[in-house]
Amino acid sequence: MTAVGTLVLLRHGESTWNAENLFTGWVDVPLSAKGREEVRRGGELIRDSGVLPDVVHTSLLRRAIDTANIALDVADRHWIPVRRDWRLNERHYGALQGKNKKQTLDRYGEEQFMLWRRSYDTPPPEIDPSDEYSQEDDPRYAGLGSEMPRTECLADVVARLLPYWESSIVPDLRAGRTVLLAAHGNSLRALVKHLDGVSEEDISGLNIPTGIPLRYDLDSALSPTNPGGTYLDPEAAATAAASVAQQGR
Ligand SMILES: O=C(O)[C@@H](CO)OP(=O)(O)O
Repeated sequence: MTAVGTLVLLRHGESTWNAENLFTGWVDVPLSAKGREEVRRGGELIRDSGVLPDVVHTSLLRRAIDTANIALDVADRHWIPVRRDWRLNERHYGALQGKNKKQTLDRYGEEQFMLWRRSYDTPPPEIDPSDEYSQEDDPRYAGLGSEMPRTECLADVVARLLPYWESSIVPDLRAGRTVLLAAHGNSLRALVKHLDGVSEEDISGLNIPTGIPLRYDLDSALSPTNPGGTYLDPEAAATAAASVAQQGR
């Protein structure tokens, strides 16, 4: 079947907390200098591949927003319409937000650490609303009411992301637009699970590198004609995904 829609997934560049090896989740940290450089390169890859976005969707977090702005500026597509939604946010990491990954691994052991980090349905403990890294009183989430998470597992992310996929991104694809989706390691893992029909077991082994565009060509049933997608720089993506898998060690 020929492709009817093109989707470009872009995980934000390295953030300051990625660099410090801290669980981040909904904490709104900026890109590091290295992260800004990564997404400039991501913009060059988009420009040089000729897959030019017509519309961009981002989370409400500055590392994704800045990533989209920088990459689109480099690709000379800074003028396209933008939509933002909390449903594209990183997974809420609960009480682990702000904690060091290595110290967490050392304290709780490999099995518990990986259960929290990569199992499909085991969320970390809930964050206390008075915790310095809670988003409970953040005005950008004021309208969420009972949907405001205090922790999430990947299954929770799939459940809150898919309504936005269906209501906002699919219509853009069906209208023939090339869509750039600038988001996060775990919200993109949730979408890749859906697109490629990855099992709950296998998704734990999938890691998405920062700043490297991942292109999906979708048929009329929105199934990828290139299963697994195509990284615009496959060699760099393989090396970087392996290093994401090693975080905490
Ligand atoms: O800390 C986080 O929010 C995420 C992404 O950086 O980390 P992990 O890859 O461990 O799920």
